[in-house]
Amino acid sequence: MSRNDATTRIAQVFSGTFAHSTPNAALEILENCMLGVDDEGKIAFIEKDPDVDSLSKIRGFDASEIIKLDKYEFLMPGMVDTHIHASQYSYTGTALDLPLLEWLNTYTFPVEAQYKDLDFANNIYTKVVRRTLKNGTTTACYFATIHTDASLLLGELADKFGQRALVGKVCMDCNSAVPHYKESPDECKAETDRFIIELLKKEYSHVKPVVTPRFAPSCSASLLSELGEIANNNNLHIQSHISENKQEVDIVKKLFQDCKSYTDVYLKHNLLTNKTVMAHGCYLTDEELKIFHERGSAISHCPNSNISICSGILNVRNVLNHKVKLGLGTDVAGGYSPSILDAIRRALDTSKVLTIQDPDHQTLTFEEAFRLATLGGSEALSLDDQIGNFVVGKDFDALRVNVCVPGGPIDLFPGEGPKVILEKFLNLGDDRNITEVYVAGRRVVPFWNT
Ligand SMILES: Nc1nc2[nH]cnc2c(=O)[nH]1
Ligand SMILES: [Zn+2]
Repeated sequence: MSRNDATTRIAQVFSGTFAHSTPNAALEILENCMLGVDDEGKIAFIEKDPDVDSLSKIRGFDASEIIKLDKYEFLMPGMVDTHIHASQYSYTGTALDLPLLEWLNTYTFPVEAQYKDLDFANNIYTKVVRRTLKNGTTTACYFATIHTDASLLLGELADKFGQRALVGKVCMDCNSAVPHYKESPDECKAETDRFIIELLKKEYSHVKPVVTPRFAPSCSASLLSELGEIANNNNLHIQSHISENKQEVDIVKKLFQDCKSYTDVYLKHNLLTNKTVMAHGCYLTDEELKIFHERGSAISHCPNSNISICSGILNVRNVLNHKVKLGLGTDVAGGYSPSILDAIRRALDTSKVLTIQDPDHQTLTFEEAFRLATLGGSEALSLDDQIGNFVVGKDFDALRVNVCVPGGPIDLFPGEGPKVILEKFLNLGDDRNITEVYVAGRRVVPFWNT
């Protein structure tokens, strides 16, 4: 496999074991493999059992510069967090004692209101970008707050630290519980336009805007329509929440009586496109899942959050059977962990709970959870033409994993091969095992300035 483009120079070559997913295989392990990255950060070739001398001549690289992974190391694709509230990072790991709507009114809205203050925003946004990168999130789909300048700052920080990101200025014109945290419909439209124009003007290579109605209960019908129009006119991504909690679903039924379902609310306002990702979806009916499939819209499964604030249990198997695009999300701070490794574990736990309730339920495998965290996430964000797995021509977004770091959380025993090593990393590993992180060929972890 190689990129047939003689003009690009090979910038880096790795040799060793690579683990990734394909549409046909949840897990493919490539041993004794060599992967070349060109000077544009794209995967230039992947060769199994290569003849190093001839490959280095053909591809024009120096064999002495090959980065050789050792026996307990492997490369895997960078992980994709399809739903994370950067603005809620300060209270991650706390405030998990209330259900969604009270949780929003008591903890979330008062904190988010503070992002008018750019120094406050800078501190937290710097920390969340660094923390997630260190934990292997090469792509994050962020909710910020209603504040345009702080949301632009989040984009600037993602670019500075080299994280691939979709950044959403939150839109909401209804908030009776915390009335100072909302915008008028006109202000919201004008500020959304300004946010999109300003962010696109920066021409960041890997940071783009995403149109972000908070969720149906926070938005008037006319605002939802405006946002649908903005997204469609500019071919932008869209993100929101759907059917996370039963009380929320009941409220939406009352607020939007002319709509057949929660899904129909977004459909009617042109917010379900093939660049839409909706968080949660715990209470979506099969009929609604069919609409997601037809529209090419995606769901972000946020199992830590769903359990932590007692929202519900998403039946991932049913979503996959409906061929709806699906990725994993941390949903910080409804979810208490900023790590997608945690999301993998919670997704497996959630699936096992469903199996306990119904032994005929087909439990998610660790390989499938691995795919959701990587290729699935890239599909959910409609970025699978650029990232998600090791395919020639895609950007090199990757993690270098070492399961035997000194003082690390994993013990290995004789005879354990690459599949067991990956499984141990997914279940037991943490950021100590993620020794390097690459986004579009650039090494972004370890950080250059620490
Ligand atoms: N988990 C979660 N659900 C929401 N629904 C609307 N806003 C939010 C939020 O901030 N977090
Ligand atoms: Zn959320």
